[in-house]
Amino acid sequence: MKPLLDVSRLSLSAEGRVLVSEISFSIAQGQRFGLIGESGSGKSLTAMAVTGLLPKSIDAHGSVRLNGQEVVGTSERVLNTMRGRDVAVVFQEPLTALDPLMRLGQQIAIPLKRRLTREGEDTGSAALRRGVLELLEHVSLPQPDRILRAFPHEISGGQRQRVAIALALACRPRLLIADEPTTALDVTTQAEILKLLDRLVGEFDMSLLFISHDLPVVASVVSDVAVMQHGQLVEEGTIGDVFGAPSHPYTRSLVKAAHAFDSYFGEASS
Ligand SMILES: Nc1ncnc2c1ncn2[C@@H]1O[C@H](COP(=O)(O)OP(=O)(O)OP(=O)(O)O)[C@@H](O)[C@H]1O
Repeated sequence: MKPLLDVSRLSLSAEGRVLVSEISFSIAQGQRFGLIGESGSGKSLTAMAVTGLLPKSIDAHGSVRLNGQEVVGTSERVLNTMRGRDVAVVFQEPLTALDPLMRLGQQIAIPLKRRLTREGEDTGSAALRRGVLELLEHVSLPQPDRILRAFPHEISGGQRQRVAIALALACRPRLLIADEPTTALDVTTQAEILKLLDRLVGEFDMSLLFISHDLPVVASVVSDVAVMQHGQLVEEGTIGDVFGAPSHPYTRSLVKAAHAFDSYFGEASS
């Protein structure tokens, strides 16, 4: 079976500076794949290349095929039909995805209406309201009636990330990209959002590209992982293989740091 996402020898550069160098990986339908690496290693640029959202200043070479369609060099018109249907993104900072001046219910209704139109379903105001409330329930937001009418600044950071996830889900994408979705949140909220993503990816039968610099976080959600350093993909495999027997020095240092953290807290709590 063809993979849902096939990234092949993708290179990204700006003003002659290579930022991502000939990386290749693929994600099958339903697979959960993690991209891990230090800050500046090229993870977010890779995600942008997958969605066709690269800034104009970045040159892309190689191939990104999403659901059989080439993304690199493709027109904005084609990319627009793919966004939402094939791929949606949850960003680190939920406010990037939210309009500060629009009620949350109205914001979620926009991608929902687009999908219902695509699927030939009812897009009347009662159907939209029902659909928005359902999405808010899917992401386990309390008092969905209140959230519907609230503005982004009237709810907490964790709740905003749940709304951003509802926005992505409204599109029913085949591939969900989560780019450091918990980094801006406190530890307890982080764990809740990870659990939520884990549940929803299964429930909606999506593939997941999960981006993080945090090894334990990645290991808790995905089955396979690729490690990036300085724009290159240095190691790839199942979570068990890569973190159980890391072969690249950078991966070894990540695993060592995670173990040191564990044993510090193990000793501190004993
Ligand atoms: N628009 C741009 N123009 C030029 N260089 C850029 C641009 N966007 C990012 N870069 C550079 O590309 C490199 C990779 O950036 P990227 O944001 O993909 O890293 P990252 O691994 O996602 O890091 P972080 O975890 O901090 O988000 C960095 O050196 C960054 O400074």
